[in-house]
Amino acid sequence: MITCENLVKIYKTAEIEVVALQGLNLQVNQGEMIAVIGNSGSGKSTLMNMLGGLDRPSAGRLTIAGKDMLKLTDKEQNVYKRETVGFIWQNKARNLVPYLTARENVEIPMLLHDRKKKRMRAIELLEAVGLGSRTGHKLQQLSGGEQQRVAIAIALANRPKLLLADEPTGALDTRTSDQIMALLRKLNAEMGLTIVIVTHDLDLAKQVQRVVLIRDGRTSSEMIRRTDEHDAEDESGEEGLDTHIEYAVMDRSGRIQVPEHYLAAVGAKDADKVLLRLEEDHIVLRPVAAVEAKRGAESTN
Ligand SMILES: Nc1ncnc2c1ncn2[C@@H]1O[C@H](COP(=O)(O)OP(=O)(O)OP(=O)(O)O)[C@@H](O)[C@H]1O
Repeated sequence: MITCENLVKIYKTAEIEVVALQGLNLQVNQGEMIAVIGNSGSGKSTLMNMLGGLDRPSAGRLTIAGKDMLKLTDKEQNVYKRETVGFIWQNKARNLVPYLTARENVEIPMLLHDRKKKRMRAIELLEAVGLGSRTGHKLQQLSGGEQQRVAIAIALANRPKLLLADEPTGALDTRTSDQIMALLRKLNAEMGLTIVIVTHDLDLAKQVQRVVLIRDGRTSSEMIRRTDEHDAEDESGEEGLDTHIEYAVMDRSGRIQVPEHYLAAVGAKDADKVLLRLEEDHIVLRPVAAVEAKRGAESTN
C-alpha cells in the first residue's frame, strides 16, 4: 500500500534548510495498522504530510495505492486527498464545526450529491463509530472522546483506503484514548482499512501489531508484536501475547541505528566507534572503552 524508499524532505526558508526526512524507508501493507513513534522533531508529522499528499517529498520514492506521489500533478494530488486518504488530527478544530450537529459535520466532506443518501451514509458512519444515538447532537454537546469519534466518521466519509491519524488521542484521557484505539482497531479489522497512527505514547503504540520508530528523519527500529505465546516466552522471558520484539531497520547498504538506550546501557552513548565482532550466528557490538579496560586488566595480571 505504502512504499517509502530513501525518502527525503528538505524545508527551505530564506536563511536555513532543515532536512526533516533523511532517507526514510518504510513499507506498509494493504490492511495493516501501524504506529509511528519518535521524539519531537524526528519527522513524524512531515512523514504524515507526505503520506496525506499535503506536501511533496524532495527526493526518494513514495508510492501509495499504486500512485507515484512525486509525479502527481496538482489536480491528481487533490483527487488523491479527497478519495484515497482520510485524516484525523489531534486538534479538533481542524476536523469539526462546533455549531453543527454530528450528522451535519459528517456530511460536509461527502462527495455524494443526493441529500437523502448523504444523510443515510452519515448516520451509518456515526453508528459504525458508536455514536448512533448522538447523530443530532451539536458538537459542543459531545464529550472529547465522542468528538474524536465524529472526526473518525468524517475521515471515513469518502471511503478512503488509507487512514492517517496524527496524535489522535493526544487531548484525551487514558481510558478514552484506549477506546479510540479500540475503535481504530475495529475499523482496521472490519473494513480492511490501512491505518497509520502517529503518537508520542509508547503504551498506546503497543496496542498495534507493528510500531515503527523514527529517529532524525530515518526509520531506526521496529517493534513487532509476537502472537506466538511459546516463542514470546522463550525470547523475552515474559508470558502472554502482548510482547513486542524490537528489530533494527537496516538499509540497503547495511546501515542500522542502534537505539540510544542500548548504547547508554553499555556506556557507549557518546563513543565514535564500537568494537564489532562476528560470531557464528550473531554480531557483537562492544564499547571500545570496556574492551580496552579488559585488556589493561589482563596485561597487569
Ligand atoms: N514547514 C517547515 N519549515 C521548516 N522546518 C520544518 C517545517 N516543518 C517541520 N520542520 C522541521 O522539520 C523537523 C521535523 O519536524 P516534524 O514536525 O515532522 O517532527 P515531529 O516528529 O512531528 O515532531 P512533534 O512530535 O514535535 O510534532 C523539525 O526539525 C522541524 O523543525
